[in-house]
Amino acid sequence: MTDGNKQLITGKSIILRLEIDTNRIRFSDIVAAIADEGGDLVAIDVIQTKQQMSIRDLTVNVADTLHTGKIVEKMKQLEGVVLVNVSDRTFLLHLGGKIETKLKVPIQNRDDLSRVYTPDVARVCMAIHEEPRKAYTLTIKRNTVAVISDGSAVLGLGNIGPNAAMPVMEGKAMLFKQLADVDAFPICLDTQDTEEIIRTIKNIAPAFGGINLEDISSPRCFEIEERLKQELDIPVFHDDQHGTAVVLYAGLISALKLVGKSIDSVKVVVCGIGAAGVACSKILLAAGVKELIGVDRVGALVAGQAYDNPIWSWYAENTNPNRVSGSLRDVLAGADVFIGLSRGGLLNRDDVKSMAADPIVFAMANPTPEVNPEEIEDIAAVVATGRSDFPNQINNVLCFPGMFRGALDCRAKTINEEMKLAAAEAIASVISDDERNKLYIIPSVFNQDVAKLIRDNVIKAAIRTGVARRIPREYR
Ligand SMILES: NC(=O)C1=CN([C@@H]2O[C@H](COP(=O)(O)OP(=O)(O)OC[C@H]3O[C@@H](n4cnc5c(N)ncnc54)[C@H](O)[C@@H]3O)[C@@H](O)[C@H]2O)C=CC1
Ligand SMILES: CC(=O)C(=O)O
Ligand SMILES: [Mg+2]
Repeated sequence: MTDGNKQLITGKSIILRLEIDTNRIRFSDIVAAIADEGGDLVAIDVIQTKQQMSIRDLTVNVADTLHTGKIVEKMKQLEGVVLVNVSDRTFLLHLGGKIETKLKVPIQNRDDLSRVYTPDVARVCMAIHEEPRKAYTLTIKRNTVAVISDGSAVLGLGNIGPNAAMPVMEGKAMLFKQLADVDAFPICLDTQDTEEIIRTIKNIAPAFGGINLEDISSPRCFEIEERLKQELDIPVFHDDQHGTAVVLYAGLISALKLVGKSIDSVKVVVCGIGAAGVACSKILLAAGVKELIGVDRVGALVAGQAYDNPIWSWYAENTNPNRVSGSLRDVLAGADVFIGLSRGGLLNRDDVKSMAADPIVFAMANPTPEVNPEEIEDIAAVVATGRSDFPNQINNVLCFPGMFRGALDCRAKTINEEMKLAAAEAIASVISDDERNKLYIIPSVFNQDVAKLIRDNVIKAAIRTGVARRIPREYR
Protein backbone atom coordinates (compact mmCIF):
# COMPACT_ATOMS: atom_id res chain seq x y z
CA MET A 1 0.00 0.00 0.00
CA THR A 2 1.09 3.53 -0.57
CA ASP A 3 1.71 5.84 2.36
CA GLY A 4 -1.67 7.00 3.62
CA ASN A 5 -0.34 10.44 4.40
CA LYS A 6 1.03 11.04 0.92
CA GLN A 7 -0.39 14.32 -0.40
CA LEU A 8 -1.14 14.73 -4.08
CA ILE A 9 0.83 17.40 -5.85
CA THR A 10 -1.78 20.11 -6.03
CA GLY A 11 -1.25 23.36 -7.87
CA LYS A 12 -1.77 26.56 -5.92
CA SER A 13 -1.05 30.22 -6.32
CA ILE A 14 1.10 32.43 -4.16
CA ILE A 15 1.58 36.17 -4.26
CA LEU A 16 5.10 37.50 -3.65
CA ARG A 17 5.28 41.17 -2.68
CA LEU A 18 8.75 42.38 -3.66
CA GLU A 19 10.48 45.71 -3.08
CA ILE A 20 12.82 46.03 -6.04
CA ASP A 21 15.82 48.33 -6.26
CA THR A 22 15.72 49.00 -10.00
CA ASN A 23 19.31 50.28 -10.01
CA ARG A 24 20.58 46.93 -8.77
CA ILE A 25 18.41 44.36 -10.53
CA ARG A 26 16.42 44.13 -13.74
CA PHE A 27 12.87 42.86 -13.50
CA SER A 28 13.64 40.29 -16.19
CA ASP A 29 16.25 38.73 -13.86
CA ILE A 30 13.58 38.24 -11.21
CA VAL A 31 11.26 36.62 -13.77
CA ALA A 32 14.11 34.35 -14.86
CA ALA A 33 14.88 33.39 -11.25
CA ILE A 34 11.26 32.36 -10.71
CA ALA A 35 11.27 30.37 -13.95
CA ASP A 36 14.56 28.68 -12.97
CA GLU A 37 12.81 27.32 -9.88
CA GLY A 38 9.90 26.05 -11.99
CA GLY A 39 7.46 28.77 -10.87
CA ASP A 40 4.84 29.93 -13.35
CA LEU A 41 4.47 33.73 -13.21
CA VAL A 42 0.84 34.47 -14.10
CA ALA A 43 0.27 38.09 -13.02
CA ILE A 44 2.20 41.23 -12.08
CA ASP A 45 0.66 44.14 -10.19
CA VAL A 46 2.60 47.33 -9.65
CA ILE A 47 1.74 48.52 -6.14
CA GLN A 48 4.03 51.55 -5.87
CA THR A 49 6.90 53.10 -7.81
CA LYS A 50 9.39 55.74 -6.67
CA GLN A 51 12.77 56.65 -8.09
CA GLN A 52 14.85 53.47 -8.20
CA MET A 53 12.27 51.55 -6.17
CA SER A 54 9.26 49.54 -7.29
CA ILE A 55 6.91 47.46 -5.14
CA ARG A 56 5.26 44.71 -7.12
CA ASP A 57 2.96 41.77 -6.40
CA LEU A 58 3.89 38.73 -8.45
CA THR A 59 1.30 35.94 -8.67
CA VAL A 60 3.08 32.65 -9.19
CA ASN A 61 1.58 29.20 -9.70
CA VAL A 62 3.50 26.61 -7.68
CA ALA A 63 3.21 22.86 -7.20
CA ASP A 64 3.12 22.61 -3.42
CA THR A 65 4.44 23.99 -0.12
CA LEU A 66 7.94 22.66 -0.76
CA HIS A 67 8.02 24.41 -4.10
CA THR A 68 6.84 27.65 -2.46
CA GLY A 69 9.77 27.39 -0.02
CA LYS A 70 12.28 27.06 -2.87
CA ILE A 71 10.97 30.10 -4.72
CA VAL A 72 10.87 32.16 -1.52
CA GLU A 73 14.51 31.23 -0.77
CA LYS A 74 15.52 32.21 -4.30
CA MET A 75 13.87 35.63 -3.93
CA LYS A 76 15.65 36.20 -0.61
CA GLN A 77 19.00 35.53 -2.29
CA LEU A 78 18.52 38.09 -5.08
CA GLU A 79 20.61 41.28 -4.71
CA GLY A 80 18.39 44.36 -4.81
CA VAL A 81 15.19 42.51 -3.86
CA VAL A 82 13.43 42.64 -0.48
CA LEU A 83 10.72 40.04 -0.01
CA VAL A 84 8.05 42.04 1.80
CA ASN A 85 5.39 39.35 2.08
CA VAL A 86 4.25 35.97 0.74
CA SER A 87 0.55 35.23 0.65
CA ASP A 88 -1.34 32.15 -0.40
CA ARG A 89 -4.40 32.96 -2.51
CA THR A 90 -6.44 30.25 -0.83
CA PHE A 91 -5.80 31.80 2.59
CA LEU A 92 -6.53 35.27 1.19
CA LEU A 93 -9.92 34.00 0.03
CA HIS A 94 -10.69 32.92 3.57
CA LEU A 95 -9.59 36.15 5.26
CA GLY A 96 -12.42 37.32 7.53
CA GLY A 97 -14.56 34.35 6.44
CA LYS A 98 -16.33 33.78 3.14
CA ILE A 99 -19.91 34.89 3.72
CA GLU A 100 -21.86 37.79 5.24
CA THR A 101 -25.49 38.75 5.85
CA LYS A 102 -27.15 41.35 3.66
CA LEU A 103 -30.32 43.43 4.08
CA LYS A 104 -33.25 42.97 1.71
CA VAL A 105 -34.51 46.48 2.48
CA PRO A 106 -32.49 49.42 3.78
CA ILE A 107 -33.50 51.17 7.01
CA GLN A 108 -33.45 54.80 5.92
CA ASN A 109 -35.61 56.70 8.38
CA ARG A 110 -37.57 56.45 11.63
CA ASP A 111 -40.61 55.20 9.79
CA ASP A 112 -38.66 52.26 8.34
CA LEU A 113 -37.12 51.66 11.76
CA SER A 114 -40.46 51.42 13.50
CA ARG A 115 -41.70 48.98 10.87
CA VAL A 116 -38.76 46.56 10.72
CA TYR A 117 -38.19 46.86 14.45
CA THR A 118 -40.23 48.03 17.40
CA PRO A 119 -43.06 48.97 17.68
CA ASP A 120 -44.58 47.60 14.43
CA VAL A 121 -42.60 44.36 14.41
CA ALA A 122 -44.72 43.30 17.40
CA ARG A 123 -47.78 42.94 15.17
CA VAL A 124 -45.86 40.53 12.96
CA CYS A 125 -44.68 38.58 16.01
CA MET A 126 -48.24 38.22 17.23
CA ALA A 127 -49.45 37.11 13.80
CA ILE A 128 -46.95 34.23 13.95
CA HIS A 129 -47.85 33.53 17.57
CA GLU A 130 -51.48 33.14 16.56
CA GLU A 131 -50.70 31.13 13.43
CA PRO A 132 -47.26 29.48 13.69
CA ARG A 133 -47.08 28.42 10.01
CA LYS A 134 -46.86 32.13 9.16
CA ALA A 135 -43.20 31.83 10.21
CA TYR A 136 -42.71 30.56 6.67
CA THR A 137 -44.12 33.69 5.08
CA LEU A 138 -43.03 36.37 7.57
CA THR A 139 -39.48 35.28 8.51
CA ILE A 140 -36.38 33.93 6.83
CA LYS A 141 -37.46 30.34 7.63
CA ARG A 142 -38.78 29.67 4.13
CA ASN A 143 -35.28 29.93 2.68
CA THR A 144 -32.86 28.97 5.45
CA VAL A 145 -30.81 25.87 6.09
CA ALA A 146 -28.47 25.30 9.03
CA VAL A 147 -25.25 23.55 8.01
CA ILE A 148 -24.29 21.87 11.27
CA SER A 149 -21.12 20.01 12.21
CA ASP A 150 -19.46 18.94 15.43
CA GLY A 151 -16.07 18.82 13.71
CA SER A 152 -15.69 15.07 14.33
CA ALA A 153 -15.15 13.85 10.73
CA VAL A 154 -14.19 16.88 8.69
CA LEU A 155 -13.60 15.73 5.11
CA GLY A 156 -11.04 12.95 5.54
CA LEU A 157 -9.10 15.04 8.07
CA GLY A 158 -10.76 13.35 11.03
CA ASN A 159 -11.75 14.84 14.39
CA ILE A 160 -10.29 18.34 14.07
CA GLY A 161 -12.97 20.06 16.15
CA PRO A 162 -15.57 22.77 15.56
CA ASN A 163 -13.31 25.79 14.98
CA ALA A 164 -11.30 24.02 12.29
CA ALA A 165 -14.49 22.71 10.68
CA MET A 166 -15.83 26.21 10.00
CA PRO A 167 -14.10 26.82 6.63
CA VAL A 168 -15.80 23.72 5.19
CA MET A 169 -19.20 24.73 6.56
CA GLU A 170 -18.78 28.28 5.23
CA GLY A 171 -17.89 26.77 1.87
CA LYS A 172 -21.04 24.66 1.89
CA ALA A 173 -23.07 27.78 2.77
CA MET A 174 -21.56 29.60 -0.22
CA LEU A 175 -22.46 26.73 -2.51
CA PHE A 176 -26.04 26.65 -1.20
CA LYS A 177 -26.40 30.33 -2.08
CA GLN A 178 -24.64 30.37 -5.41
CA LEU A 179 -26.12 27.18 -6.82
CA ALA A 180 -29.65 27.30 -5.41
CA ASP A 181 -30.21 30.68 -3.74
CA VAL A 182 -30.64 29.03 -0.33
CA ASP A 183 -29.54 31.10 2.69
CA ALA A 184 -27.40 28.68 4.64
CA PHE A 185 -25.78 29.30 8.03
CA PRO A 186 -22.58 27.50 9.07
CA ILE A 187 -22.92 26.30 12.67
CA CYS A 188 -20.17 24.35 14.42
CA LEU A 189 -21.04 22.90 17.80
CA ASP A 190 -18.62 22.67 20.69
CA THR A 191 -19.88 19.26 21.76
CA GLN A 192 -19.61 15.73 20.40
CA ASP A 193 -22.17 14.30 22.78
CA THR A 194 -25.07 12.76 20.86
CA GLU A 195 -27.80 13.90 23.24
CA GLU A 196 -26.40 17.41 23.53
CA ILE A 197 -26.15 17.74 19.73
CA ILE A 198 -29.76 16.60 19.31
CA ARG A 199 -30.96 18.98 22.03
CA THR A 200 -29.03 21.92 20.59
CA ILE A 201 -30.26 21.39 17.05
CA LYS A 202 -33.86 21.05 18.22
CA ASN A 203 -33.48 24.29 20.16
CA ILE A 204 -32.21 26.30 17.20
CA ALA A 205 -34.53 24.69 14.64
CA PRO A 206 -37.27 27.40 14.71
CA ALA A 207 -35.16 29.74 12.58
CA PHE A 208 -34.61 27.17 9.85
CA GLY A 209 -36.52 25.53 7.03
CA GLY A 210 -34.07 22.62 6.94
CA ILE A 211 -31.08 21.06 8.69
CA ASN A 212 -28.05 19.84 6.76
CA LEU A 213 -25.84 17.74 9.02
CA GLU A 214 -22.22 17.71 7.91
CA ASP A 215 -19.03 15.88 8.81
CA ILE A 216 -20.32 14.17 11.95
CA SER A 217 -18.52 10.86 12.41
CA SER A 218 -20.17 7.47 12.34
CA PRO A 219 -21.81 5.70 14.05
CA ARG A 220 -23.10 8.72 16.09
CA CYS A 221 -24.31 10.42 12.89
CA PHE A 222 -26.90 7.68 12.29
CA GLU A 223 -28.66 8.14 15.63
CA ILE A 224 -28.42 11.93 15.51
CA GLU A 225 -30.07 12.05 12.10
CA GLU A 226 -32.73 9.45 12.89
CA ARG A 227 -33.75 11.12 16.15
CA LEU A 228 -33.86 14.59 14.60
CA LYS A 229 -35.95 13.28 11.71
CA GLN A 230 -38.46 11.90 14.20
CA GLU A 231 -38.48 14.91 16.48
CA LEU A 232 -38.44 17.82 14.02
CA ASP A 233 -41.00 18.75 11.37
CA ILE A 234 -38.44 20.16 8.92
CA PRO A 235 -36.17 18.16 6.59
CA VAL A 236 -33.04 16.80 8.26
CA PHE A 237 -30.44 15.50 5.84
CA HIS A 238 -27.00 14.13 6.64
CA ASP A 239 -25.16 15.29 3.56
CA ASP A 240 -22.20 12.90 3.90
CA GLN A 241 -24.62 10.00 3.87
CA HIS A 242 -27.40 10.88 1.50
CA GLY A 243 -25.94 13.66 -0.65
CA THR A 244 -22.95 11.45 -1.35
CA ALA A 245 -25.10 8.39 -2.04
CA VAL A 246 -27.28 10.29 -4.52
CA VAL A 247 -24.30 11.57 -6.51
CA LEU A 248 -22.42 8.28 -6.33
CA TYR A 249 -25.46 6.43 -7.68
CA ALA A 250 -25.82 8.89 -10.57
CA GLY A 251 -22.08 8.56 -11.33
CA LEU A 252 -22.15 4.79 -11.20
CA ILE A 253 -25.14 4.46 -13.54
CA SER A 254 -23.23 6.59 -16.01
CA ALA A 255 -19.89 4.77 -15.64
CA LEU A 256 -21.54 1.37 -16.02
CA LYS A 257 -23.20 2.52 -19.25
CA LEU A 258 -19.78 3.52 -20.52
CA VAL A 259 -18.20 0.13 -19.84
CA GLY A 260 -21.33 -1.82 -20.82
CA LYS A 261 -21.83 -3.61 -17.50
CA SER A 262 -25.12 -4.01 -15.61
CA ILE A 263 -25.56 -3.05 -11.99
CA ASP A 264 -26.74 -6.49 -10.90
CA SER A 265 -23.70 -8.26 -12.35
CA VAL A 266 -20.82 -6.18 -10.99
CA LYS A 267 -18.61 -6.87 -7.99
CA VAL A 268 -18.28 -3.68 -5.94
CA VAL A 269 -15.79 -3.04 -3.13
CA VAL A 270 -16.47 -0.10 -0.80
CA CYS A 271 -13.55 1.04 1.35
CA GLY A 272 -14.47 3.03 4.47
CA ILE A 273 -17.69 1.88 6.10
CA GLY A 274 -18.47 5.15 7.85
CA ALA A 275 -21.21 7.69 7.24
CA ALA A 276 -20.72 7.96 3.49
CA GLY A 277 -19.73 4.32 2.92
CA VAL A 278 -22.83 2.94 4.66
CA ALA A 279 -25.26 5.24 2.83
CA CYS A 280 -23.63 4.62 -0.55
CA SER A 281 -23.77 0.88 0.07
CA LYS A 282 -27.46 1.06 0.97
CA ILE A 283 -28.33 2.86 -2.26
CA LEU A 284 -26.30 0.30 -4.25
CA LEU A 285 -28.11 -2.60 -2.57
CA ALA A 286 -31.45 -0.94 -3.33
CA ALA A 287 -30.33 -0.46 -6.95
CA GLY A 288 -29.64 -4.19 -7.33
CA VAL A 289 -25.93 -4.67 -6.63
CA LYS A 290 -25.50 -8.28 -5.44
CA GLU A 291 -21.82 -8.72 -4.84
CA LEU A 292 -20.94 -5.88 -2.49
CA ILE A 293 -18.01 -6.10 -0.08
CA GLY A 294 -17.26 -3.50 2.58
CA VAL A 295 -13.74 -2.99 3.91
CA ASP A 296 -12.70 -0.90 6.89
CA ARG A 297 -9.67 -0.83 9.19
CA VAL A 298 -10.49 -4.40 10.29
CA GLY A 299 -10.43 -5.70 6.68
CA ALA A 300 -13.45 -7.04 4.81
CA LEU A 301 -16.64 -7.12 6.87
CA VAL A 302 -17.90 -10.70 7.10
CA ALA A 303 -21.14 -12.05 8.59
CA GLY A 304 -20.66 -13.92 11.84
CA GLN A 305 -17.74 -11.79 13.03
CA ALA A 306 -18.16 -9.68 16.18
CA TYR A 307 -17.75 -5.95 15.58
CA ASP A 308 -17.93 -3.25 18.24
CA ASN A 309 -19.50 -0.91 15.66
CA PRO A 310 -23.16 -2.00 15.41
CA ILE A 311 -23.50 -0.69 11.85
CA TRP A 312 -20.66 -2.98 10.74
CA SER A 313 -22.55 -5.99 12.10
CA TRP A 314 -25.60 -4.93 10.12
CA TYR A 315 -23.41 -4.31 7.08
CA ALA A 316 -21.71 -7.71 7.27
CA GLU A 317 -25.07 -9.48 7.49
CA ASN A 318 -26.45 -7.69 4.44
CA THR A 319 -23.46 -7.76 2.07
CA ASN A 320 -20.55 -10.02 1.11
CA PRO A 321 -22.69 -13.02 0.06
CA ASN A 322 -19.63 -15.25 -0.41
CA ARG A 323 -18.23 -14.30 3.02
CA VAL A 324 -14.87 -13.30 1.59
CA SER A 325 -12.40 -12.16 4.23
CA GLY A 326 -9.03 -10.43 4.05
CA SER A 327 -7.49 -7.05 3.34
CA LEU A 328 -8.61 -4.47 0.81
CA ARG A 329 -6.05 -5.84 -1.64
CA ASP A 330 -7.31 -9.42 -1.11
CA VAL A 331 -10.95 -8.63 -1.84
CA LEU A 332 -10.32 -6.15 -4.62
CA ALA A 333 -8.97 -8.81 -6.98
CA GLY A 334 -11.50 -9.28 -9.79
CA ALA A 335 -13.74 -6.40 -8.64
CA ASP A 336 -15.42 -4.24 -11.28
CA VAL A 337 -15.87 -1.17 -9.10
CA PHE A 338 -13.86 0.39 -6.26
CA ILE A 339 -15.53 3.04 -4.15
CA GLY A 340 -13.28 4.82 -1.67
CA LEU A 341 -14.83 6.75 1.21
CA SER A 342 -12.05 6.34 3.72
CA ARG A 343 -8.80 8.29 3.59
CA GLY A 344 -6.07 9.25 1.17
CA GLY A 345 -3.49 6.98 -0.39
CA LEU A 346 -4.88 3.52 0.48
CA LEU A 347 -4.87 2.20 -3.08
CA ASN A 348 -2.08 1.81 -5.62
CA ARG A 349 -1.58 0.94 -9.26
CA ASP A 350 -1.04 -2.78 -8.58
CA ASP A 351 -4.34 -2.94 -6.68
CA VAL A 352 -6.16 -1.47 -9.68
CA LYS A 353 -4.35 -3.90 -12.02
CA SER A 354 -5.80 -6.77 -9.98
CA MET A 355 -9.37 -5.63 -10.70
CA ALA A 356 -11.57 -7.01 -13.52
CA ALA A 357 -11.35 -5.64 -17.07
CA ASP A 358 -12.42 -1.99 -17.45
CA PRO A 359 -12.20 -1.17 -13.76
CA ILE A 360 -14.18 1.76 -12.38
CA VAL A 361 -12.36 3.59 -9.59
CA PHE A 362 -14.21 6.19 -7.55
CA ALA A 363 -11.58 7.46 -5.08
CA MET A 364 -13.79 9.88 -3.22
CA ALA A 365 -11.89 10.66 0.00
CA ASN A 366 -11.19 14.38 0.46
CA PRO A 367 -8.95 16.22 0.22
CA THR A 368 -6.62 13.36 -0.76
CA PRO A 369 -8.22 10.54 -2.75
CA GLU A 370 -7.49 6.88 -2.06
CA VAL A 371 -5.34 6.89 -5.20
CA ASN A 372 -3.87 9.65 -7.33
CA PRO A 373 -5.90 9.59 -10.58
CA GLU A 374 -2.77 10.30 -12.60
CA GLU A 375 -1.24 7.06 -11.27
CA ILE A 376 -3.98 4.89 -12.77
CA GLU A 377 -5.59 6.86 -15.60
CA ASP A 378 -4.10 4.57 -18.26
CA ILE A 379 -5.32 1.32 -16.68
CA ALA A 380 -8.75 2.30 -15.32
CA ALA A 381 -11.78 2.65 -17.58
CA VAL A 382 -13.17 5.46 -15.43
CA VAL A 383 -11.64 7.39 -12.54
CA ALA A 384 -13.57 9.86 -10.41
CA THR A 385 -12.67 11.77 -7.25
CA GLY A 386 -14.40 14.17 -4.88
CA ARG A 387 -12.09 17.01 -5.87
CA SER A 388 -12.68 20.05 -8.03
CA ASP A 389 -9.30 19.87 -9.80
CA PHE A 390 -9.75 16.52 -11.59
CA PRO A 391 -12.34 15.44 -14.17
CA ASN A 392 -15.41 13.52 -12.92
CA GLN A 393 -16.05 15.18 -9.58
CA ILE A 394 -18.34 12.93 -7.56
CA ASN A 395 -19.14 15.19 -4.67
CA ASN A 396 -22.27 15.78 -2.64
CA VAL A 397 -22.19 19.43 -3.77
CA LEU A 398 -23.98 18.22 -6.90
CA CYS A 399 -26.93 17.20 -4.73
CA PHE A 400 -27.49 19.29 -1.61
CA PRO A 401 -28.26 22.71 -3.17
CA GLY A 402 -30.99 21.39 -5.51
CA MET A 403 -32.25 18.93 -2.91
CA PHE A 404 -32.91 21.65 -0.33
CA ARG A 405 -34.19 24.09 -2.97
CA GLY A 406 -36.86 21.53 -3.81
CA ALA A 407 -37.57 20.63 -0.18
CA LEU A 408 -37.91 24.31 0.84
CA ASP A 409 -40.06 25.26 -2.14
CA CYS A 410 -42.64 22.60 -1.32
CA ARG A 411 -42.08 22.88 2.44
CA ALA A 412 -41.40 19.20 2.66
CA LYS A 413 -41.76 17.68 6.12
CA THR A 414 -38.86 15.36 5.43
CA ILE A 415 -36.52 14.15 2.69
CA ASN A 416 -37.51 10.58 1.88
CA GLU A 417 -36.01 7.79 -0.27
CA GLU A 418 -38.17 8.71 -3.28
CA MET A 419 -36.84 12.28 -3.21
CA LYS A 420 -33.24 11.01 -3.07
CA LEU A 421 -33.80 8.67 -6.00
CA ALA A 422 -35.48 11.49 -7.92
CA ALA A 423 -32.40 13.65 -7.32
CA ALA A 424 -30.06 10.91 -8.57
CA GLU A 425 -32.17 10.48 -11.71
CA ALA A 426 -32.05 14.24 -12.31
CA ILE A 427 -28.24 14.26 -12.14
CA ALA A 428 -27.94 11.19 -14.35
CA SER A 429 -30.27 12.72 -16.95
CA VAL A 430 -27.98 15.69 -17.62
CA ILE A 431 -25.41 13.71 -19.63
CA SER A 432 -26.66 12.14 -22.83
CA ASP A 433 -25.27 8.86 -24.23
CA ASP A 434 -23.54 10.84 -27.00
CA GLU A 435 -21.79 13.14 -24.56
CA ARG A 436 -20.66 10.50 -22.07
CA ASN A 437 -16.98 9.61 -22.10
CA LYS A 438 -14.20 8.52 -19.76
CA LEU A 439 -13.59 12.08 -18.56
CA TYR A 440 -17.25 13.12 -18.47
CA ILE A 441 -19.50 10.72 -16.60
CA ILE A 442 -21.04 13.28 -14.25
CA PRO A 443 -22.11 16.90 -14.83
CA SER A 444 -20.01 19.75 -13.55
CA VAL A 445 -20.91 21.60 -10.38
CA PHE A 446 -21.21 24.69 -12.60
CA ASN A 447 -23.76 23.12 -14.92
CA GLN A 448 -26.73 25.43 -14.41
CA ASP A 449 -29.24 22.66 -15.17
CA VAL A 450 -28.34 20.39 -12.28
CA ALA A 451 -29.80 22.20 -9.25
CA LYS A 452 -32.95 23.16 -11.18
CA LEU A 453 -33.54 19.61 -12.44
CA ILE A 454 -33.00 18.18 -8.97
CA ARG A 455 -35.35 20.75 -7.47
CA ASP A 456 -38.13 19.92 -9.93
CA ASN A 457 -37.73 16.15 -9.53
CA VAL A 458 -37.58 16.45 -5.74
CA ILE A 459 -40.76 18.53 -5.58
CA LYS A 460 -42.62 16.06 -7.77
CA ALA A 461 -41.46 13.16 -5.58
CA ALA A 462 -42.44 15.03 -2.41
CA ILE A 463 -45.91 15.74 -3.76
CA ARG A 464 -46.30 12.15 -4.95
CA THR A 465 -45.32 10.73 -1.56
CA GLY A 466 -47.42 13.16 0.48
CA VAL A 467 -44.66 15.01 2.33
CA ALA A 468 -45.10 18.38 0.58
CA ARG A 469 -46.93 20.96 2.72
CA ARG A 470 -47.11 23.50 -0.11
CA ILE A 471 -47.69 22.91 -3.79
CA PRO A 472 -45.62 25.38 -5.84
CA ARG A 473 -47.70 27.27 -8.41
CA GLU A 474 -46.30 25.39 -11.42
CA TYR A 475 -47.53 22.09 -9.95
CA ARG A 476 -51.04 23.23 -8.95
N1 LIG B 1 -16.81 12.96 -2.44
C1 LIG B 1 -17.77 13.20 -1.59
O1 LIG B 1 -18.81 13.76 -1.92
C2 LIG B 1 -17.62 12.80 -0.18
C3 LIG B 1 -16.44 12.31 0.29
N2 LIG B 1 -16.35 11.93 1.59
C4 LIG B 1 -15.04 11.46 2.05
O2 LIG B 1 -15.16 10.14 2.50
C5 LIG B 1 -14.34 9.96 3.63
C6 LIG B 1 -15.14 9.43 4.80
O3 LIG B 1 -16.09 10.39 5.20
P1 LIG B 1 -17.21 10.01 6.28
O4 LIG B 1 -17.91 8.77 5.87
O5 LIG B 1 -17.99 11.23 6.49
O6 LIG B 1 -16.32 9.74 7.56
P2 LIG B 1 -16.46 8.61 8.68
O7 LIG B 1 -15.49 9.00 9.73
O8 LIG B 1 -17.87 8.40 9.06
O9 LIG B 1 -15.95 7.28 7.94
C7 LIG B 1 -14.63 7.03 7.57
C8 LIG B 1 -14.42 5.54 7.59
O10 LIG B 1 -13.17 5.26 6.96
C9 LIG B 1 -12.56 4.24 7.74
N3 LIG B 1 -11.13 4.18 7.52
C10 LIG B 1 -10.17 5.01 7.97
N4 LIG B 1 -8.96 4.56 7.64
C11 LIG B 1 -9.15 3.40 6.97
C12 LIG B 1 -8.29 2.46 6.38
N5 LIG B 1 -6.97 2.60 6.45
N6 LIG B 1 -8.82 1.40 5.74
C13 LIG B 1 -10.15 1.23 5.68
N7 LIG B 1 -11.03 2.10 6.25
C14 LIG B 1 -10.53 3.16 6.87
C15 LIG B 1 -12.91 4.63 9.16
O11 LIG B 1 -12.72 3.56 10.08
C16 LIG B 1 -14.36 5.00 9.00
O12 LIG B 1 -15.23 3.90 9.15
C17 LIG B 1 -13.66 11.31 3.88
O13 LIG B 1 -12.42 11.32 3.24
C18 LIG B 1 -14.57 12.29 3.22
O14 LIG B 1 -13.89 13.42 2.78
C19 LIG B 1 -17.41 11.98 2.46
C20 LIG B 1 -18.59 12.48 2.03
C21 LIG B 1 -18.77 12.97 0.70
C1 LIG C 1 -17.60 16.45 0.30
C2 LIG C 1 -17.78 16.19 1.70
O1 LIG C 1 -18.82 16.48 2.25
C3 LIG C 1 -16.73 15.54 2.45
O2 LIG C 1 -15.69 15.21 1.88
O3 LIG C 1 -16.92 15.35 3.65
MG1 LIG D 1 -18.77 16.23 4.36
